[in-house]
Amino acid sequence: MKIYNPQQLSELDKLTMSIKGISSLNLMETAAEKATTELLSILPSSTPVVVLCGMGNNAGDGFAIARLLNQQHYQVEVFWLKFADQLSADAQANYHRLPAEVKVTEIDETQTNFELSKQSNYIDCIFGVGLNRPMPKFVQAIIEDINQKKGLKIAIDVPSGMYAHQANKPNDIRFKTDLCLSFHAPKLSFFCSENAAFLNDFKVIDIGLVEDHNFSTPLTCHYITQNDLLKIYKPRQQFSHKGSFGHALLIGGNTGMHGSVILSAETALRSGVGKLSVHSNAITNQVLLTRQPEAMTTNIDEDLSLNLAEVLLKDFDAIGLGMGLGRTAEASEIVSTVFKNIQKPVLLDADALYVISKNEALRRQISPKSILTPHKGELKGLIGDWQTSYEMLDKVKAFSHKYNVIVVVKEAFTKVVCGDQVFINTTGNPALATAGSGDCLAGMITALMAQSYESLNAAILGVYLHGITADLALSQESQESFLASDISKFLGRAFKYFECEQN
Ligand SMILES: NC(=O)C1=CN([C@@H]2O[C@H](COP(=O)(O)OP(=O)(O)OC[C@H]3O[C@@H](n4cnc5c(N)ncnc54)[C@H](OP(=O)(O)O)[C@@H]3O)[C@@H](O)[C@H]2O)[C@@H](O)CC1
Ligand SMILES: Nc1ncnc2c1ncn2[C@@H]1O[C@H](COP(=O)(O)OP(=O)(O)O)[C@@H](O)[C@H]1O
Ligand SMILES: [K+]
Repeated sequence: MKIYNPQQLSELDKLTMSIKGISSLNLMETAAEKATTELLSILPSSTPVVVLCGMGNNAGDGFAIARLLNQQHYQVEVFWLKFADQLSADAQANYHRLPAEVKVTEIDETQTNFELSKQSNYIDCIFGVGLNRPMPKFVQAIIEDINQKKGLKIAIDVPSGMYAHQANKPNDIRFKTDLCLSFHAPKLSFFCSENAAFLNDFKVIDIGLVEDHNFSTPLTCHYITQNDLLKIYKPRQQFSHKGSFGHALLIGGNTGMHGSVILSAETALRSGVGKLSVHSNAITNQVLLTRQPEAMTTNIDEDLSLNLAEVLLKDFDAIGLGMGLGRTAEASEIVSTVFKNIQKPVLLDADALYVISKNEALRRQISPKSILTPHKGELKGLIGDWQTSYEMLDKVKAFSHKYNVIVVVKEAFTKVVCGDQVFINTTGNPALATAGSGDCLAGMITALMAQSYESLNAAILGVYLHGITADLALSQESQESFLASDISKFLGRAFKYFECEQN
């Protein structure tokens, strides 16, 4: 699914109005009706509702919602924050449609002396996607005040104070939102970690906008949905055999980090790879074969670099490199040997990322379309530091272009970056914040690459399934008790999502 910037959304609004022959006021009414339907299921009718309105079209939504909630017998009051001389035309129309029993309290910078009732729920329609500069001080003060209050806080389209598609300053005041009802698509800022304290959850409200359009600025952001993945997912054919699903090699699990590559191996095997070899040391091999006899081993020595070139002569379909590899000279040699001998895309995780972060010459040797899976700490080694998620994304895009690689930025909303294109993953939960879960992801993506998924598709499908395992697990596990090794246990049910939809 696409994520639009405010300009693209406005183009879609206009296109929808011309194709469907409806006015902007009609579109606003649809938006308000759909939002109100959601609100009715969330807001108890026994608690008064304060609708905070501004001066733009977001306020128009607010006036309409106040009217519709009043019709449903809610006790509604409007706080009208008059930060401009004129209401937008559609907001004005909806202001005049307010019934007399909805009290409107007007507030501007000269008259901020007002009382908020002790027990209310709040609907924020002060600013939507139109916020383009810091909010007036009196608006900030009111939002700060309401942020301290109890009561549900619902934002319409975008929490006020949060720019929809650009970075906020760290101390910017933003409406502290329990739920944002966002029209047509989520906004990019919802997925930025610096906004986490201001947005607990969001729900997309379909207001019937058309989808296809040649935008004046290219569309670059998407969030990954199951529907998108159904187009990517390759069901197994009846006459397929293990050779149809590739032979993957995982390299890692050095002394002290034996478990890392074992976790990768387990999830690789459970992600459908035909054959799996693991290049590690003697202790790792022993434990691996006890846990996962399906895996093959390629090394009997303590040193992983000795026979690696020879091992690589075998034509592996995918290679995953770096999990528990260590940060020694030997690790650099291993990465270098892989780059010299392999022209296919490879997956680079953990210590392989550390090695290339220290060596520009090695970075230049990465095969095109390779996948890098850094968490934010590892990412800093690759692109340097950043102030905001937007700056981080710009730097990752530049890195992706420069080295022709796909970068999977692992975080709560993992971002898969391929050139200018950003794909955001929304599956998963904090249960995954546990040692080894990144190793599991590396194994899964390597297995998908071995099964001939193009690199970008393997990365997107991998992060989605990885998150689903943790979402499914919560019916049986708590976020605290979930272990990385549980990921492979839930992979069967995760893949079933796709199998069921295909049939
Ligand atoms: N179009 C449609 O069909 C539909 C639209 N819908 C709704 O419209 C919303 C977008 O409406 P919007 O563009 O009017 O923006 P909104 O955020 O309400 O107001 C911003 C206003 O404030 C101004 N301004 C900006 N920053 C400022 C600041 N710091 N301090 C002071 N002023 C500031 C800015 O004007 P400016 O001064 O920049 O000229 C502008 O006038 C969207 O989020 C959705 O809720 C839905 O009904 C569905 C159908
Ligand atoms: N709060 C969260 N919500 C969703 N996914 C998360 C969350 N925290 C961590 N994850 C996921 O868990 C994985 C952690 O990877 P990583 O930090 O490399 O772990 P490790 O190095 O221990 O293997 C990433 O895929 C990340 O996206
Ligand atoms: K809002």
